Amino acid sequence: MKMKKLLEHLPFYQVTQPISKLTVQGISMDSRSIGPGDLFVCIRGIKVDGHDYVQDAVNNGAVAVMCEERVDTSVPVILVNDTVRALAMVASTFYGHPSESLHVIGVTGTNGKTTITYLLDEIFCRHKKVTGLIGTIQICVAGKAYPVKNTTPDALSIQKYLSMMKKSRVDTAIMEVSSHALDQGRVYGCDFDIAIFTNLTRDHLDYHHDFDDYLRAKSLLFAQLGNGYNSGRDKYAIINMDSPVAKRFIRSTSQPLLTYGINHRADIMAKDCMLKETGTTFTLTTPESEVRIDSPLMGLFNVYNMLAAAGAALLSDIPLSVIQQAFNQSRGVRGRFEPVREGQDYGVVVDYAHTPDSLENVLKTIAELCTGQIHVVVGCGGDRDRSKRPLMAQVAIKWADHVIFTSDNPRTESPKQIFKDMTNHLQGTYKIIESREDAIESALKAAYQGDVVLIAGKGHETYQEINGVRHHFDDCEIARKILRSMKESP
Ligand SMILES: CC(=O)N[C@H]1[C@@H](OP(=O)(O)OP(=O)(O)OC[C@H]2O[C@@H](n3ccc(=O)[nH]c3=O)[C@H](O)[C@@H]2O)O[C@H](CO)[C@@H](O)[C@@H]1O[C@H](C)C(=O)N[C@@H](C)C(=O)N[C@H](CCC(=O)O)C(=O)O
Ligand SMILES: Nc1ncnc2c1ncn2[C@@H]1O[C@H](COP(=O)(O)OP(=O)(O)OP(=O)(O)O)[C@@H](O)[C@H]1O
Ligand SMILES: N[C@H](CCC[C@H](N)C(=O)O)C(=O)O
Ligand SMILES: [Mg+2]
Repeated sequence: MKMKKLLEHLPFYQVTQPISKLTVQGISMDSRSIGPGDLFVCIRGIKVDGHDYVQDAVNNGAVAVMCEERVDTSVPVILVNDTVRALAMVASTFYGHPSESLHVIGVTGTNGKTTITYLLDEIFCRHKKVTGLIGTIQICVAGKAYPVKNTTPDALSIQKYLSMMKKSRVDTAIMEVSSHALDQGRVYGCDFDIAIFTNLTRDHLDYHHDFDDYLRAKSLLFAQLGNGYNSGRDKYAIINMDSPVAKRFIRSTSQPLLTYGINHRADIMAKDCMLKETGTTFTLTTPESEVRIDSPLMGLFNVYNMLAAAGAALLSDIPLSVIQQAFNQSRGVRGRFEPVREGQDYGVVVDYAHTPDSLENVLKTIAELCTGQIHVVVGCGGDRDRSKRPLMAQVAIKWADHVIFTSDNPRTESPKQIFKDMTNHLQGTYKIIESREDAIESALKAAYQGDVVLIAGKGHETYQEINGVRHHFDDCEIARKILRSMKESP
């Protein structure tokens, strides 16, 4: 692509050498993966500053550099005020602004993003739409899956996958949008049609300065709604009115709203919610009509997820009857309240709860149904928010009768330090078993008929990350193996 064309949507930039004849083959923000003929964009990261890698990039074939400050180099330099935003814009231009021609739904909030995106996928597929999905578990383009490193990839990868979706005749792209992604401008080049806010509770305060900064990052999705090149299309913000910070999100957007909730008046509401051992029932009401939902998804938190998904589907002209069928026959999401059944006479649930709020929601749901005692196996991730550790431990003690603290991706931290953070000033009885497999075995062996064992924190993950190395580890697989061997030699 001609460099001039690549830069056409940038409001302001300066160049150090003429670029009218310059053509670029690709764009990269990493000097280590630059290809011959690429534009290198310098990003100031958390660990290092991309401006320090200009020479490496040029040595590896970069034909131009985009940066925020003048750098001494032989190739043309494009100076911009903010390389993060500029990168998102040139990435969108390079891939032909794919988000303009797709119906794009973005979901943000502390908990529920993955679940809502999967519910939306089930609804749209049932309505014979071709979907694309970007999120924690995987990226999916018209049914073909790709592995992921982050919940929301970097700006270049996002635009690349959106363009693959466009080529694969995807109608609707459904994307989880993390607070890191919003803060780092990864989705700045996406023209969202619908933005959903789930909830905001404590997480990621290692990265964001405080709760307000975390909120500010999340609200950027709503602030950017309607600012795309294709802003002629209707845009909507879908807001959970039961969240204590709903008003802050409403104030952050200029676009029309659709609200949902259970306790506060909203456009889409759930009434008469009832939890059963096999799922949840409720009446879903819209301004026009109502339907009874009888879904296999467990818990009130999943009712919120269904309301949010219903709102986005209705705004996308999907009939309520299709939404009802999708909810009633939902397959659920891997590692989200996933039962493990090997013929044992007690319940075993694997769930991705890794925040105080999600852990409490899941344990509360179990407490409503469990006729025996509750066992929980849980840990806290290393190199992540330390402030959530004592809170998660308190939640475990509050709701469970038997608590085992164990490892959950210690990463570069010492598991002992993580346990110390979790249990400092903690009142109550608990065990610490560092090996997650041993912890799961101990909990399963201690359970009796009618009890429930919750294995929390890793959900769909298939690894345990220790000192930068990912060892294969799958909670469901391990629980099954132990349950089978207990059956063989009771
Ligand atoms: C904390 C965080 O978000 N870090 C992200 C960030 O890394 P960073 O700022 O440390 O980057 P850096 O290493 O300082 O490098 C700065 C720049 O210099 C470049 N560089 C660096 C070295 C070199 O030799 N040459 C070079 O050009 C880098 O490519 C980069 O452009 O920018 C990188 C490039 O986009 C991301 O890969 C990286 O995500 C890391 C892997 C990560 O773990 N992120 C997690 C915390 C995350 O984003 N999580 C969210 C939320 C999860 C959820 O709760 O749902 C997610 O969306 O996944
Ligand atoms: N609406 C909700 N409110 C509170 N907790 C929820 C909600 N939905 C799901 N959860 C809990 O949070 C966990 C994570 O759910 P999910 O994966 O859908 O969220 P997420 O926002 O995608 O999380 P992540 O940021 O880690 O990707 C679930 O396993 C469940 O315990
Ligand atoms: N997206 C989240 C996932 C946390 C999952 C938990 N198993 C952990 O490793 O802390 C994060 O990277 O903070
Ligand atoms: Mg997710």
